[in-house]
Amino acid sequence: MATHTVYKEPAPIMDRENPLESMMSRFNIAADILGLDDATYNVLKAPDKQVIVNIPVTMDDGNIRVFEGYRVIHNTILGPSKGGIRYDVNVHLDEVKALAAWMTWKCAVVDIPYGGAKGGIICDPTKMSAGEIERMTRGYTLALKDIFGPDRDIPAPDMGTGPREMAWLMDEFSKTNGMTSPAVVTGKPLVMGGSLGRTEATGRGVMVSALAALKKLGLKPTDVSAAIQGFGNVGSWAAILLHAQGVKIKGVSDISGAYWNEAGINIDEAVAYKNAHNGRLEGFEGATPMDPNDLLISDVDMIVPAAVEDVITEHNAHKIKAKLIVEGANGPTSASADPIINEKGIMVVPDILANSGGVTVSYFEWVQNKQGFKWSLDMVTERADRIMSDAFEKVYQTSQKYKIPMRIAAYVVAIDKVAQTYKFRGGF
Ligand SMILES: NC(=O)C1=CN([C@@H]2O[C@H](COP(=O)(O)OP(=O)(O)OC[C@H]3O[C@@H](n4cnc5c(N)ncnc54)[C@H](O)[C@@H]3O)[C@@H](O)[C@H]2O)C=CC1
Ligand SMILES: O=C(O)CCC(=O)C(=O)O
Repeated sequence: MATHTVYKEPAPIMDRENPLESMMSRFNIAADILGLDDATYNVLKAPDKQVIVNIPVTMDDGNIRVFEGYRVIHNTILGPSKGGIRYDVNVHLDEVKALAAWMTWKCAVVDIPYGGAKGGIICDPTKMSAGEIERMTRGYTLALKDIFGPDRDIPAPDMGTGPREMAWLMDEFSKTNGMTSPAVVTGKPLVMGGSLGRTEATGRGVMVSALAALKKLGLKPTDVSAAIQGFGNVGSWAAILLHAQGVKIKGVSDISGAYWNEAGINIDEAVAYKNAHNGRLEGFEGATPMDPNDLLISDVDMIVPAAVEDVITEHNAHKIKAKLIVEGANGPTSASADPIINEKGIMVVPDILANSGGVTVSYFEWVQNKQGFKWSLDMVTERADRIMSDAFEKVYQTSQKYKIPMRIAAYVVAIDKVAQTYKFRGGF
């Protein structure tokens, strides 16, 4: 019989800028601009619900490891809560709270009928077998079976998760409830109710909003160079689609390092290399390794942070040379960098707008599951692009009206919609 050592992953210490504080400081500015009443402010400043779960998992060596997982429901006034699940060693409750609130604002910006939520498990999926990840995902789903539901809370992929994990989640939830429930989760494999276009949706939204911003700046995509941080789902699809529009991608990075080619990186080759090398760019010969700290301050017209939070801070913002920042990641810019970026006149397409293409197509997937009818890729793409373009224009016009940066304008649009809904629904 195996000796069972019960090992619990230590909760990480927040030794970086706190994304929750960054979210709150922007929320406060937007709330002041709108003259938000105290009751609505107090309801929105904290999550509706925070659940912490312990997930015991039998590891391949027979030992039992206990993982800590979270699901935070920020707000559901606009509809069932929606938001991804992150598997990462740096998952932190404050981070999940910030990510959940960003989901509320994001869904409101693109005007889809969802509230905001986010989940995460402190773990390193790169050091776990598929079997261990499956048992952990099923344990997380069971622990949250009363939270999740097609009309309650609908998870999706985020960093470290993808269609595979969503399939396990759907299966576990369905078995537990004695009925097949595809609409309980989005980002599923195509064969089991996933939507055409969901895989590339976030990167595509980044491309659509980048093109809209370049137009406002009077720049043609074919005259523009870019650097992209993160080469996972969002970063690699943003690279593929921006490259296809004629943007010269000079720099890309992932957890293994950063890579530069002054003449422009062949993105198809980089993606093929990554796919053949366990999702990493390490060893890619189509570009030269560079210091990852230099990527976002390199000499390009546009930067696309598409990895983690707080990579643009008061320490590097003054060195940014780009005219445009399009935020593929959630929370890549800490609040301390905002005044510096604004002072430099850099245009920012903020996360809650730029990366909202993902949740938009997740919404389409949920609608298709509920309809029991599959949409064509053209239908998905055309509708998602229109939603992204309309949301961009609304945020842009709001920024012009109040003479505020696009980031605060996006919060104003979102909080206004949520606050108006509270006024109609009442209840407090
Ligand atoms: N997947 C989705 O549909 C959506 C994702 N997002 C956000 O986009 C960001 C990226 O998510 P995904 O692409 O889904 O994750 P992913 O797990 O597919 O890829 C993450 C990428 O970032 C790289 N990375 C991690 N730490 C890094 C660092 N310190 N420096 C440079 N690269 C680093 C990884 O090597 C990998 O290439 C996250 O902030 C996520 O919340 C936002 C909206 C939707
Ligand atoms: O696709 C979704 O439902 C949510 C994706 C997500 O977590 C995000 O937009 O940050």
